Amino acid sequence: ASNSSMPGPDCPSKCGNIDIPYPFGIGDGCGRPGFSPYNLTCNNSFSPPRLYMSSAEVISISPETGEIRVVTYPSYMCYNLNSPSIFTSYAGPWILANPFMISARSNEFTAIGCSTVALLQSRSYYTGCVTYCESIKGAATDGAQCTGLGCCQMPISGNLSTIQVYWNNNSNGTYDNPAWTYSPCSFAFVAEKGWYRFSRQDLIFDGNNSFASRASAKPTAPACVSRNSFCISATQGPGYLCNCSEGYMGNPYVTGDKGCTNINECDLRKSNPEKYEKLYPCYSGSTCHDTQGSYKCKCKFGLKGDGKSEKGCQPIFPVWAIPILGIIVVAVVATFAIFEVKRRKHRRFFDRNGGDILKSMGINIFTEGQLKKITNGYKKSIGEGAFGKVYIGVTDDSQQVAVKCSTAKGEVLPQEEFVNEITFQFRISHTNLVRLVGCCLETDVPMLVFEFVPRGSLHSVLHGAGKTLPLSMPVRLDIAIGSAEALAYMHSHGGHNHVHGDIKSGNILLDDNLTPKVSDFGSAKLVSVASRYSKWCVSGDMSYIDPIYIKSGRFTEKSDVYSFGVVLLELVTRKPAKYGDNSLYIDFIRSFKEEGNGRKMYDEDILSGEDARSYHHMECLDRISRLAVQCLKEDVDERPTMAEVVEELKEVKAIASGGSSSVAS
Ligand SMILES: Nc1ncnc2c1ncn2[C@@H]1O[C@H](COP(=O)(O)OP(=O)(O)OP(=O)(O)O)[C@@H](O)[C@H]1O
Repeated sequence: ASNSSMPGPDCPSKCGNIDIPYPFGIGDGCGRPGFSPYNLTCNNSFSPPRLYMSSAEVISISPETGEIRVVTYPSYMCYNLNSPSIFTSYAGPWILANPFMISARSNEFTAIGCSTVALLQSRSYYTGCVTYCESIKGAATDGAQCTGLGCCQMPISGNLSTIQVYWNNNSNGTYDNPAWTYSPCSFAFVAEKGWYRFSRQDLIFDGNNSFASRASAKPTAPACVSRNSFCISATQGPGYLCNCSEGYMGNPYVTGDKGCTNINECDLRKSNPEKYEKLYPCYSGSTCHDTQGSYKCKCKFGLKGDGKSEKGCQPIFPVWAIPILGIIVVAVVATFAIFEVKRRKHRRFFDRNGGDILKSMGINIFTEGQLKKITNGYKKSIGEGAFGKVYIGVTDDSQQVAVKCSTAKGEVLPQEEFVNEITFQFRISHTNLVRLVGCCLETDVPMLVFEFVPRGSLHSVLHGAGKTLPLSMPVRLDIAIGSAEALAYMHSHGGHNHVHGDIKSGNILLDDNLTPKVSDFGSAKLVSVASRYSKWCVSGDMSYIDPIYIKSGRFTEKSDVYSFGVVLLELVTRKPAKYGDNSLYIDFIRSFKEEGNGRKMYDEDILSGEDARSYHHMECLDRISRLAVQCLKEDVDERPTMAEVVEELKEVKAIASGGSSSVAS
């Protein structure tokens, strides 16, 4: 046999109303080649046309079940009342063409009559049934089951390809069967189960009656060529049948679209819920999702399990866990919301503080989290100024830093000025300037990270905790020279914008070698003038402020010179700028004017120390105090520049170190 699995394009697909699925076909080359039973004929002389498989009329062909349904005719035997005789009509023998067999599953044998023994024979197979009724009224009622009262029914064996009906008429030539008077005919046939419905009327038929019954027959050997089809052994006789796999429907004997295709159970459920929701159930309100050859029932949110199984979907969490879960969810959402608000706030500040620009310039930008880690959660505060608190910290590369956190909320420089200031500070480099390591821009006022200077401020060394530390003349001179050099450097870089504005002994830090490092260049500028001014008033740092600034409101390099003059006085006298109700400046100037020098105010330690015996010692002190008085001049033009201050201090240092004096004391 050829393996062709498709009918030709010209083959009719219908005869009247009957579909003709492959492997059946009408006409040459339309049915499965080599199997004559598949070649059907369509008799168009009937209306509607009738389909035939050799002489048997075909009613339907179902590739899904592997069955064709054909018309069969009953056999009958009748007693002729007018001239006593019996006439019989045998339908058959009815022989099905190979490979078809009578379906034992679908068909049954039925006999009708009031004194009837009907026999069914197929080659070496014999069976039969008996029916009897005393009168028509003694027969079963209409629609009743055929249990022998007017009709009998029995299942038939499988594997029958031929059947024939016989009668045992027991007339013995006398024609005296009393039943023939009220029921002259007996009928027998093989037909589809349930097709025949008993009626007493059938018992009084006179022989001209004709039944047309329907029997189903199964083919036994077509090839299962459709995808998603499979073969099963024939339930009767040799051979096999083709079926669509579960979840598919169509013709298993053909390929392509007409073959077995997926059943969309979900669409069917929608189109006819009453029928299909039972057939394809989805329990617990689960939703149907079609899959190839099947469907899935997805459980609703919060439920798990198989919506297809009767057990349905179960809650993922037990009922008691739901409130706990609710609390957890609310907590998570709240945490997330707080985190998100914080993140946005950080971003807003970062943008306002010119974060992207500074980042692109290679400035070290720390996150708030990083600073928290660096300062170990802001554990150790090392001081507090106008800008805010200062914390010690250690960076990832083990560098000690001082982190300045602002308390002055919302008081920031305009973005451009801030970016310029930070960039400038980040780029400048001088041994006597505290180096800016980086900054954090995620806060309202940016946090600044500086190199850590371990000895604290000159103020604390001179007047505070470090007061016990003996300070020789050269050390004091080195501190003065280093600080003055830092100021001169800043004044010569970038013009008047880079005045310090807050020079005081508290802003001169000392490292382990007592090398001075001027701090607060940035923060002095980065904190609003108003807040600094109020801080000065409170802390008494007004003693360093240039009176000209107070009058004009403008800081100049000469304002720094003035403040540095006060620091020089502190170095010479080791007295704070303000002590009790006294001002160092006022007291010293008075003494200076009265005596022509301020010797009476000089630090006793420096006068009595080892180096005091030096010939030039007093001269050096006098020159420093004269320089200080010069710096403190009311007329700014009389004040030296920081470069001149450096020069003078260096000369004094040279004298103190044993060099010759240029000015007689
Ligand atoms: N880089 C640093 N290394 C070590 N300690 C520092 C550093 N910067 C500041 N400090 C300490 O923190 C203290 C506070 O410093 P900050 O500069 O904020 O304020 P201030 O200089 O005392 O006052 P103001 O803000 O009015 O100038 C300083 O006195 C100093 O002891």
